[in-house]
Amino acid sequence: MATFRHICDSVAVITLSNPPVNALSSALIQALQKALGEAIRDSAVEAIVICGDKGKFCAGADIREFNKPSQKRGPHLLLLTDLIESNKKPVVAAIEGVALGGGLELALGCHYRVAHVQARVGLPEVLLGILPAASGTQRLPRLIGIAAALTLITTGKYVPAREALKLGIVDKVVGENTVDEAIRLAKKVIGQPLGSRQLSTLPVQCPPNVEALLAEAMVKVKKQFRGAQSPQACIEAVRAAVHLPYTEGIKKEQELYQFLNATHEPRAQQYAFFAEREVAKWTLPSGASWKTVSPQPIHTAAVIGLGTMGSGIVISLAKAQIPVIALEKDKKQLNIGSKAVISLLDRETLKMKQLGHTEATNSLGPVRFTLDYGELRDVDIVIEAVFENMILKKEIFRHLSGICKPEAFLCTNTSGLDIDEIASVTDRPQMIVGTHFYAPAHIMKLLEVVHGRYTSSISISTAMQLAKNLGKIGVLVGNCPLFVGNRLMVLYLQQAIFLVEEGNKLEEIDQTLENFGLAMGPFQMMDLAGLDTLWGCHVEHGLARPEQSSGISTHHHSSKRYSQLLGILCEKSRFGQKSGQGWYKYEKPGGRKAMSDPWLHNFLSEYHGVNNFKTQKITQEKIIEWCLYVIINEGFKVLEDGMASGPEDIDVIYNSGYGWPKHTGGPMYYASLVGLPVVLTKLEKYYEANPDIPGLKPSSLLKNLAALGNPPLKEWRALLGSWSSKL
Ligand SMILES: CCC/C=C/C(=O)SCCNC(=O)CCNC(=O)[C@H](O)C(C)(C)COP(=O)([O-])OP(=O)([O-])OC[C@H]1O[C@@H](n2cnc3c(N)ncnc32)[C@H](O)[C@@H]1OP(=O)([O-])[O-]
Repeated sequence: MATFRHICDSVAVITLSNPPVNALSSALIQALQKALGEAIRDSAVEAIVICGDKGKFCAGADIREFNKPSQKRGPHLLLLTDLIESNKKPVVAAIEGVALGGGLELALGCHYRVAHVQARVGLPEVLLGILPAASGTQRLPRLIGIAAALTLITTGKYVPAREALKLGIVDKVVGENTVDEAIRLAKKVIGQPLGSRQLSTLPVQCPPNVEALLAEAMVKVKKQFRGAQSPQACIEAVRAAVHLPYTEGIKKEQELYQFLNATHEPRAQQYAFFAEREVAKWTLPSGASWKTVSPQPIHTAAVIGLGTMGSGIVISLAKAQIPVIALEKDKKQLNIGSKAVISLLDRETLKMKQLGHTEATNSLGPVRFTLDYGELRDVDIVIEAVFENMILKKEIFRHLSGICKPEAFLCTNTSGLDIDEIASVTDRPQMIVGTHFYAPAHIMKLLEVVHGRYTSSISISTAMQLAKNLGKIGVLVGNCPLFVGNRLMVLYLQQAIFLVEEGNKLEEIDQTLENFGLAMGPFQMMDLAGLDTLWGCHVEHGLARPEQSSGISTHHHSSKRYSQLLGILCEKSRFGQKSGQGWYKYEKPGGRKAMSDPWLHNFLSEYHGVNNFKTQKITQEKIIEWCLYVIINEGFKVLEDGMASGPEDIDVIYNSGYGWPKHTGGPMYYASLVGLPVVLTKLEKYYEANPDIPGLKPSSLLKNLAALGNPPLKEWRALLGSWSSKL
């Protein structure tokens, strides 16, 4: 790793070099400081350009060093930005690839910024549980104003170069030769006064309603990042820029940074960041991995079924510029499905145009609609996304076997059906993969890649690569009923329903779990997913019984507790959002705004009386434990069964697919934060009181780990050698 400098006429070019993303490690900051000092002292140098090696300016501070004590982290980037800004020679940042976090702060210290058209800039620190603590919260508002700076700093959003130019973050956008252009600009401005280019000296342009703006931002982040402290600290730091001179603002920025660093949030978020990258590097127990098994190229795809899931998958593929053939079973369905797809495609095109892609229409892969299976003959991959019905799926796969070329991969978008049973009717069981997308499939990041008994490592490699190409996070899971995400989720939802049966208010349960940080409480989530879908799933997987007589709950079977409530609500045509009523009522079928429903409350109190449920009103703390500890416990059971490679996989699934708050790291990381012995003791207590709920029975893996104290999550695998992935 080095920072080297060479002189091009009177301009010194300093190149940041720390592969793969030129992150600002202590060593790099030190080297940069040294090179800058030399350039400033060298009388032959009249201007300086800072750029990044291999087409990447800089992805910010080196996150791997965050766990080092701060005194061991070397010189602070903040001092460096001040050094750059205050020196008399103009400094130009040549931004290629990314300028993120500390990388953008470094560029903001420079007097001018030139960006490549494909570069992206942003301050994503908030997503790592911290704030831009190298002057970003003070310099950016001075450059682009309070409103725009607040948006960038509190969302962590990456802004494409053209938008950055409009906002005033960069001075120029070029199509090629960014460094040459930066050198040209540097030469041009030699000798010109730098006062107006030194951001720390500029006043913050405040709109008259600045306090209202800050208050509005606070309300927004409290809702969007429930329970997380860093977004609120970001707003406080920007408030300091409004009211205090630069140096005082910097003091406040540092104070808030120290405060956040003393919480668990940065560690949890940084764990989540690396976990996402780790799970993408899958490895099978056979030794096969992303390093040894090359994925097959996917040039063309087909999607069968154009319902909500299928349409979203088509859009995902089109966005990745993969030509798609979209197939439906009859004219009527094709007509409905194609309209849905075309309207989504139009929306995506518009979004891309707004982001500055001028040729947006050409940047989506073509979609062709058909009723003819024969057209699927030559595609590289088929993703079936029909109704969740084994008989239907098997029929389709049998048919595909006879039509598709032998090298074609056949995937099923099921949320929990047996992949092996589907594979058994085909001529190529080794090429059958489960690809469990999450709705809406063109937006949600998660893709569970399900490894069946016969699935080959090439098929896995191809599916994991496809996830990457679609901009998704692929997580490899085993072929167990409901796979991993839903296996944990159904137990959690069931726990929430039990609480309602015991006289607790569903609105309170939702609110408590949302305050914990979940994107949506369990009852709102059920309404969104559809109560009929969930009811079918509960019956199919033994969590409820198909028969019910209105109002009378058969709430035990084989000494296991069940709830028939979902089925009873479905009998009353309360299917959730889609029918305009479920656990809540909505303004119309398909409405989104959940409102408390007096009818449901009356019904529940009658139901409670008729069924003689014991009343157990519980505290918010217990709601959290009761509902979330079953997720954790089942997570340990998944690991025990070898259905996920490690706890990180479960956390990534929950963070990216189920709205789990990243500032707690994910359910398994959260368990280690609470302490495994504490989680175990609580589960034991709840199970003793409720032996009819198997989800509360502590897993032996949890017991074994808790017996060792509370070992850090990254040591779990090594400590329990016998537990191994069966993927
Ligand atoms: C002083 C306080 C103020 C400043 C605070 C900050 O700056 S906070 C920082 C604010 N900055 C951010 O939050 C930026 C976070 N990074 C990103 O958003 C993306 O990584 C990307 C857009 C830079 C590249 O996306 P992509 O899909 O092309 O690739 P990819 O994502 O797979 O990453 C490739 C490899 O690079 C690694 N790595 C990446 N960044 C860092 C880092 N900063 N550090 C260390 N490592 C980093 C990553 O782990 C992976 O390593 P592996 O697994 O190969 O060993």
